[in-house]
Amino acid sequence: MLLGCIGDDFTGSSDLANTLAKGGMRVVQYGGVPSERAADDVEAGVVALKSRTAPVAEAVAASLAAFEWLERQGCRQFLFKVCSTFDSTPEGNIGPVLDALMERLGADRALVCPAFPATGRSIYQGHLFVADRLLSESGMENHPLTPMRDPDIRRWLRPQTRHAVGHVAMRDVLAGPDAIRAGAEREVAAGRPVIVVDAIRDEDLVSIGRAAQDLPLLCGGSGIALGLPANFGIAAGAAAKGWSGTEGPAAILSGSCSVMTRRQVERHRASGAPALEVLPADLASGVSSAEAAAVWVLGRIGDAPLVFTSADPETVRAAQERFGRERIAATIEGFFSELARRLVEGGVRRLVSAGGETSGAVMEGLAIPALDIGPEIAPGVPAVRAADRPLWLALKSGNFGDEDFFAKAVAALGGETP
Ligand SMILES: Nc1ncnc2c1ncn2[C@@H]1O[C@H](COP(=O)(O)OP(=O)(O)OP(=O)(O)O)[C@@H](O)[C@H]1O
Ligand SMILES: O=C(O)[C@@H](O)C(=O)CO
Repeated sequence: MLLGCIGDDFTGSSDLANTLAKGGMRVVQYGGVPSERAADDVEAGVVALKSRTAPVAEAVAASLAAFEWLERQGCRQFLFKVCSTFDSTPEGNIGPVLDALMERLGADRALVCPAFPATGRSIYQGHLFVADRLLSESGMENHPLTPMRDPDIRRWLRPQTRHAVGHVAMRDVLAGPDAIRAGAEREVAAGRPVIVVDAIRDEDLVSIGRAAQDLPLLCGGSGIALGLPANFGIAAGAAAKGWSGTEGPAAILSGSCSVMTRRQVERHRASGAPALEVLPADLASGVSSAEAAAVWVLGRIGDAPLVFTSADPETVRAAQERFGRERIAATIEGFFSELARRLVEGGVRRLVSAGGETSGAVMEGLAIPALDIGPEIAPGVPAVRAADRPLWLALKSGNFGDEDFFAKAVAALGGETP
């Protein structure tokens, strides 16, 4: 294995795996830290964790365990995959995990760049934009678990890390890999080893990747991986062979409350497909349950039924005030986890899941050890296939895909070319 990746959630991990596979690498996404060795032909391993919103100490411990396994597989370069909207809180978990990885590697620097231009995420002068809005005005300020209220990534990172935060600005990035390397050197010399790097185009990310050829540690969205396969002498298009879909029963689960997911839910309902809204209060009181929702889905299985808790910010806030943020998240994720298990036991073969935490709950519920990576359905979302059973999945990050993503994903898992 050449490149070792640690993903802080499951959809983000498949986003990264997609980029590396498109870059020609043979990639496997692991559901948590594997207990066995990787197959010899794997070039990039992505260990997917559910650590983005875990307590700091748990996130650090899980990330170090992933790191140690990847190091044992022979990796010498490591990528910590975080969200392209830098989802985190003043406590973590990006900074604490980076600190721990730097210490374990003895790394004197880490480049940090969440930019993902294909989905509108760019960084300019240290500020993160989603399309033409600052991060803090993009809808992410209302995120249920990690509300992002400051678009300055340097300032956001500062309280999370025990290192000083540096910056390589666009002027150096435009000047190419040598200037990026020199900019990073300057920041390290000035005592600022956690270095945010600007990027607004794919070309910028490729330059950052080239500049990072000899660095042990990178941190970012999937964009930061764009230039990495070439560093290992791997050319785009070499991998992703032998993919086929299934026409088996399909279902869609959505716990994401992101702006785009809510539009996708609306579109799917408007198309006439069956849709079941599950209210957190009903889960808490026992009026709704995974068992009942599974019966509902399996009774409509030919029509790609959708089960969702996705709700607008006001509704989410009210539910959190009533039940508590952690408790409600745990209730909803427990629901999706059990529902996924029941659906697959009931014969579902194509499963689309919207939301990182939701997808993590689904994957943990199914205990899938590894995923093979198939074709891209939308930027950042590949079709994937469970390595150990006949099950095809799409794990969609909250804001990814266009409005008819659900129908597209079901078709793509059915083998249609996306
Ligand atoms: N109706 C609701 N009321 C309160 N909280 C909810 C509701 N529906 C979902 N949630 C919570 O919102 C969170 C959504 O997170 P999730 O990561 O699944 O989606 P996302 O943040 O949009 O996706 P991503 O992380 O990929 O951007 C979950 O923790 C879920 O429990
Ligand atoms: O980087 C992104 O935006 C996604 O891969 C993700 O991690 C969202 O959960």
